[in-house]
Amino acid sequence: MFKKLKEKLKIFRKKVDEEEAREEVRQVEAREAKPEPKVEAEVVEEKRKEVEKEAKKEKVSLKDKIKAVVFEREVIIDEGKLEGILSELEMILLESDVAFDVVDEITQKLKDSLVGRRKKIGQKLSDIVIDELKSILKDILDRNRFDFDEFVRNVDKPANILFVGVNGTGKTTTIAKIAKRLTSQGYSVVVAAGDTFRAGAIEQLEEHAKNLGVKIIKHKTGADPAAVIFDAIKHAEAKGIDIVLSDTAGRMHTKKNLIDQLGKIKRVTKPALTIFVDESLAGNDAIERARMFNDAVGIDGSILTKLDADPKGGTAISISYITGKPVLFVGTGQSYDDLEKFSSEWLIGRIFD
Ligand SMILES: Nc1nc2c(ncn2[C@@H]2O[C@H](COP(=O)(O)OP(=O)(O)OP(=O)(O)O)[C@@H](O)[C@H]2O)c(=O)[nH]1
Repeated sequence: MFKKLKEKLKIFRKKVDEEEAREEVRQVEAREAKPEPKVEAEVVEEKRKEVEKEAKKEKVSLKDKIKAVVFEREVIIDEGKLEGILSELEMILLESDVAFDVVDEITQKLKDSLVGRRKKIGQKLSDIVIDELKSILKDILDRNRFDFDEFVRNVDKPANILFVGVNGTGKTTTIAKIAKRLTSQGYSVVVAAGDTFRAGAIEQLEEHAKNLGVKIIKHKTGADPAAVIFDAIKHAEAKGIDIVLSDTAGRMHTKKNLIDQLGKIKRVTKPALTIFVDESLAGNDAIERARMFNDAVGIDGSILTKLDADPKGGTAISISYITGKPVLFVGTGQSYDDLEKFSSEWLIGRIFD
């Protein structure tokens, strides 16, 4: 998870530190060779004299003493110095599947906040850049903060949660993971086999339902998915079940008739929450699909699967930015417990630990 992105950020830090160390040595050497111009360094000049006096007394190298003087001063971070650093960071983020618009906002914000900032000599520029990057990421991710547990607690029951997305991204497995999570929190759950299109989809959900001990409502392959989900809601109402988790057939976002069918499912079954599921690995394709599903049918949030198999991880940063809707969970493996609640703290903790 995030392996490549983490490595790249580590190398980035190291490079910034090394360049900074070289720059400081250059400055010290330049100062030794040519004393500070008086106009710029009245205070430094005073200190230098003190230092020279002391150095003579203590036989400490003049170079070290002057270094100490230099270290007590601050430098202003200028645009020139930042330019190379920011373009390197930009590349790292783009290569890690962070969408262009997000990278653009991050680098612009870094520039706005860092250019002109004073830093003590000796304080690492890489620390300053990374701390600021964390705070910008947090700000971006928190724009669409959403607490799924709180939602479930407060929603009118039974609540229908509809899962949509393209084929094979892990939608059905994710429904099973959510069912496990909800039942272990004490909620009652029924699953609706709304993927009536793919051969084997009903059996797949049935298998999960059996493993988890939850009821499944199903019709035959080829049946109207809206009718299946409608029946599941009726069943939940009759039996006092809290949550209906509704599967739908995976469909390409470009297939208008299938997307229109989702519109019908939504109209008939009035989900309290429509969740778009896609795989983190799909990178910018997943972002584009999320945007199109959101435009066409309206989503309330996303779940990203297979983060365990994605060394880049930028999709998790971009998807809520692009859709304006939160990421609720991420899938981190194939077993029922491999589901983690998403938050800015979770993501930042994973990338920068
Ligand atoms: N490594 C990993 N694999 C996952 C994760 N979530 C799902 N999978 C696997 O992805 C594959 C596809 O999952 P499904 O749940 O069948 O996908 P689907 O989206 O329902 O497929 P359609 O019915 O075609 O839409 C399965 O082998 C799952 O075990 C995850 O978080 N990590």
